[in-house]
Amino acid sequence: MSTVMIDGLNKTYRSVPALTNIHLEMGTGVFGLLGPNGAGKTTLMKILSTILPYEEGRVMIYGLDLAKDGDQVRGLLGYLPQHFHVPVQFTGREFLHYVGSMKGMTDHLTRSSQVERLLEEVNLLPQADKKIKSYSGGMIRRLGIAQALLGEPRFIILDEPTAGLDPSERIRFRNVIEQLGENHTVILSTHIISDIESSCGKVAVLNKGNLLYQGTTEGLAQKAVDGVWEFQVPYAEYDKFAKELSFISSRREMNHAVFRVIAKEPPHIHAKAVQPTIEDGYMAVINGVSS
Ligand SMILES: Nc1ncnc2c1ncn2[C@@H]1O[C@H](COP(=O)(O)OP(=O)(O)OP(=O)(O)O)[C@@H](O)[C@H]1O
Repeated sequence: MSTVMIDGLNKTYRSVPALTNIHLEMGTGVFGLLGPNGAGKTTLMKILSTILPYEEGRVMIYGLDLAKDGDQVRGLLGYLPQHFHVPVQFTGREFLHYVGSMKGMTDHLTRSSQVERLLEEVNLLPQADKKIKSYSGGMIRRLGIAQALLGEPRFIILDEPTAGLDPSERIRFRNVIEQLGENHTVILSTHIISDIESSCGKVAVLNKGNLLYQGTTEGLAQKAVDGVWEFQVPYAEYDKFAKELSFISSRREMNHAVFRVIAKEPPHIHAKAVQPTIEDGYMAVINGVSS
């Protein structure tokens, strides 16, 4: 069942298009939003979180019309913005109480029980009474999730939640997001394809304000099914090939460079066809060479 429906959405900044005729449907679970810089991801998330107006289109969130029922929609929302600023003199616990009060949770007992549960869920209980200025980037992001979840929202918007996290923080964070997806609608924008791979059932790809793909992660990988190839050359020849080729990735293996290329025909005499990944599908869609 769809919980969020976007129909013919258009947004411009001083007549420059940022989103063009977007049609999207989401349901319970984690929905990934992928796209290069300037694709329109943050613009879409700001619109969904009611902080940015739009010119055209219809957006329905849990049966409420965003254009008419903004106040009610806000009551369903939890939002972690891309740039999450926190008052660093607060402790984590104080900050969550402050946000809870701002969200209208005036009853201290109810607010306290949610704050304590969320601190535990995002694994911040041991540091809850430490000042935020002593927190790592990952801890601040986890606090960001906790503040987004205060008030038990049904629709959670996370703008690049794993940006700047180290690998162990990222894994911990993914676990929190996966659990949320069991009974919430979560939309998550990222540049990091492995976040999508592990957390998201469905995904959309935006580029220059246009929606290029929406569907399953497996379906995205299949967009590169026409040809993903790998071949190796002596490492000394890396620069020559790197200049000539349009490749998805390259890696060093001993004295060789291994190139990964999307092409209909084998790009090199020793090229071997390989199984497409989500990243291959994403690159094929963005570069307009998808099948
Ligand atoms: N306040 C603004 N005024 C004018 N143009 C804007 C504004 N905010 C965004 N834009 C433009 O709208 C387009 C979409 O930007 P947006 O920030 O939504 O992209 P994004 O996919 O979130 O990018 P990133 O991954 O870099 O955060 C870009 O061309 C951007 O320059």
